[in-house]
Amino acid sequence: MRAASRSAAAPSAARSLSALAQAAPRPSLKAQAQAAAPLAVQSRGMKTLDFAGSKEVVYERADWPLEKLQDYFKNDTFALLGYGSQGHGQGLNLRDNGLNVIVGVRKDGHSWKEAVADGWVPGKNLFTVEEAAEKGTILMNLLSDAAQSEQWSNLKKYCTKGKTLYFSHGFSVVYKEQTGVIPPTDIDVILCAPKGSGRTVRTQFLAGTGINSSVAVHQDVSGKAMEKTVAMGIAVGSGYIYETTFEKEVYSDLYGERGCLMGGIQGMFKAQYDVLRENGHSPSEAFNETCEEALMSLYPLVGEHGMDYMYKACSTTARRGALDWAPEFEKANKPVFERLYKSVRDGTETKRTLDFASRKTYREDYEKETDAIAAQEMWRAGHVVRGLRPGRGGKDI
Ligand SMILES: NC(=O)C1=CN([C@@H]2O[C@H](COP(=O)(O)OP(=O)(O)OC[C@H]3O[C@@H](n4cnc5c(N)ncnc54)[C@H](OP(=O)(O)O)[C@@H]3O)[C@@H](O)[C@H]2O)C=CC1
Ligand SMILES: CC[C@](O)(C(C)=O)C(=O)O
Ligand SMILES: [Mg+2]
Ligand SMILES: [Mg+2]
Repeated sequence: MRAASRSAAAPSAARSLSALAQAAPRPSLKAQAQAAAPLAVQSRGMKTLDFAGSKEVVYERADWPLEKLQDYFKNDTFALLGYGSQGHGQGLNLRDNGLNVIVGVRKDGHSWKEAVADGWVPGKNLFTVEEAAEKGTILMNLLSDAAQSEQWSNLKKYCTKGKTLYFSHGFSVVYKEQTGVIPPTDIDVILCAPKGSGRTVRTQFLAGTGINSSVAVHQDVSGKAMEKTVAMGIAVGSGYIYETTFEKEVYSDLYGERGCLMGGIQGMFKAQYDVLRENGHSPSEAFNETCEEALMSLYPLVGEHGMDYMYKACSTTARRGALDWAPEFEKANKPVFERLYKSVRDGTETKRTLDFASRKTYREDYEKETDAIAAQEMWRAGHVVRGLRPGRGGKDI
């Protein structure tokens, strides 16, 4: 029954990478030359692709049709420990894929209520963290990174021979001096890290597309750990998967989210908006010229076709200025990125995360700071602008 809902929601006929590459219009000569180069060599479901001169292995969903996934995991129980953004996305996708999945969270906490709202049933497929860890054969550690450390002394006794320990971040294992998470040596320890929010892990699965994820193996006791990791990556909703290591994943992830993905973008938007306001521009003009046009018009073009395409879709005037100023921004930002990478590598960012997110009041404390962003004039103006988008009837959603 669950399997049927998956086939309706997310057809397994995923577009292949090469089909995707051909589908995207690439007008430049450079792009045409790249498209003409041999793209892929396929062997046993894995491909070696040329990423701008570096050869890398990728895995695709097309190689793991639903029936094969269901057969592969027919004797497994996925114990999803934690029900935050990733627990929600990965858990519902596993469930819709017809796999045997249970959720483990703190009884009557925030996540427990969310899980009940998503249709998990107490006593049937919703348990406490310990109960789920005991029942599961594949323990998916999707607690917050701080809670993974705090809960490790309770959880490690359930990591028994024959089970698999799964993470979506290299954090706990790589920063073991700080987290104390040292898995027993007789189990497979694997990672699949979706490169996007758990919310889009879910929405892209429902749309029939799929998020990109990275995979890595920390311990291969079964001799099949990489195959299992790739299968899990597809089962949780990935469209394509690339290989990494626990170390590389956590360093790049902590760096990226503090940089261009989240911290950097807020800082850059805010600086541009503030200068416009200091020079007498209205909030709506400052917001439109900083955020709305970026997010609704230009960045989607970059996402679909690349930066050069977006440049070519803008005026010759804009192109001249952007080409001239991009190196200035690069120069100004590079030292900040260097400092950030160092702070990730030396464990400073890990310490800060563990200290903050292990507070009993972590939810309210984060809420205060994100509410303060929402209260900035820029985002209050954004709230009004979003309500003006056609079809929203004057309301932000
Ligand atoms: N968010 C994302 O999209 C991505 C996350 N990841 C990784 O996935 C993992 C999960 O992240 P995410 O889904 O964001 O979840 P969060 O970091 O938001 O963690 C939330 C979960 O941890 C539980 N939790 C927090 N503190 C405790 C505690 N002291 N004891 C027991 N449970 C606790 C919460 O339960 P309660 O409600 O009861 O507090 C909740 O279920 C992390 O390793 C993260 O780095 C990877 C890729 C993207
Ligand atoms: C960018 C933030 C992220 O790394 C993610 C959604 O990939 C996270 O930790 O949530
Ligand atoms: Mg992250
Ligand atoms: Mg990430």
